[in-house]
Amino acid sequence: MSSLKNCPAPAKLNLFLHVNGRRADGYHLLQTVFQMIDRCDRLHFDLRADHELRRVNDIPGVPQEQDLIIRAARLLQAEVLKRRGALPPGVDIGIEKVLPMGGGVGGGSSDAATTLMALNHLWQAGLSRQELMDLGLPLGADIPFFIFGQTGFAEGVGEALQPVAAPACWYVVVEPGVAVPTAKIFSSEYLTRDTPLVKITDFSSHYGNRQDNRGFGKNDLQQVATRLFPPVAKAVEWLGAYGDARMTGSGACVFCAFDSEAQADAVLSNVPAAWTAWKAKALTQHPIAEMLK
Ligand SMILES: C[C@@](CO)(OP(=O)(O)O)[C@H](O)COP(=O)(O)OP(=O)(O)OC[C@H]1O[C@@H](n2ccc(N)nc2=O)[C@H](O)[C@@H]1O
Ligand SMILES: Nc1ncnc2c1ncn2[C@@H]1O[C@H](COP(=O)(O)OP(=O)(O)O)[C@@H](O)[C@H]1O
Repeated sequence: MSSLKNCPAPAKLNLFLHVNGRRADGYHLLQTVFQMIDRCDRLHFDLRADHELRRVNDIPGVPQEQDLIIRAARLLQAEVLKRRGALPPGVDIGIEKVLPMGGGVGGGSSDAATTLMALNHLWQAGLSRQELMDLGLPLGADIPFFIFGQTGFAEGVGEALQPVAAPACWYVVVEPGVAVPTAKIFSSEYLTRDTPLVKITDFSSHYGNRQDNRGFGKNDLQQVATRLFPPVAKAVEWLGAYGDARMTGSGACVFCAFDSEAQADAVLSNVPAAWTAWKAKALTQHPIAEMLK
């Protein structure tokens, strides 16, 4: 096999996100549930005759050397060199960017995770799922989750993952039109860092008995983001008229769950023209799994 086309890199939503403390190195300890949804970037991989790793199209504002796709590919290339004593073939990587950058839907991390899984397959590198998760973690805390590949309850900085059940629903996601820098939210004096730890069973039993769209827990980063970025507050207020609207990750995107696609469509038809908004279905498995069997 010399190429893999149309590899999906799905978005994630943080159904809740609690900040429970801070590590000695300044990183924050979290509890969150990661949910994949069927809105995706698309990546294309073509093996080359040499050993170069190239991104074959531009992403505005992201130079090739900083792109998480290229950085992930380099990490795996170095690992293969270490294990085999020889470099794997180079790769041309094409990316169709759909997911908003700095939106809290994990686009960059998901692109990196898809790159690690696709190249592990193309290069027949033989790394286990856990080895790929460990390799990706230093590049971004959301990367292990995408490789984990199913709805996950995460602890630590996001690397300690357990599978959980979550509702099969539709989400409406509003992009408030601002990019929120994650570091700015975590370093804010307004951030609370002392939410008590919850048990995984609290979350599972909540959704097992779900009667409506009201979610479990809260997003502790939301109070900071809405204070610093008023468009995020506006989106929470607007979508909140239809259910339990909340921000994902460090923002800026705001989402709300609906039981049916028709309900999501009805809400979308009312979205103010100035905003970008879309619907997406909850996924139980990473969509690349089928391609790599
Ligand atoms: C908040 C979450 C929730 O899923 O996702 P996003 O909203 O970015 O998608 C993640 O924890 C984002 O983790 P990650 O992707 O590694 O964050 P980065 O952008 O690399 O972090 C930028 C900076 O934020 C701070 N940071 C990040 C994560 C964390 N658990 N504690 C922190 O204090 C650190 O100062 C770090 O240098
Ligand atoms: N392939 C990539 N796609 C998107 N962003 C990338 C990529 N590689 C590096 N980045 C950088 O990572 C930052 C955060 O991107 P992203 O993961 O999309 O947002 P978030 O972490 O808020 O979900 C971007 O602003 C960009 O500078």
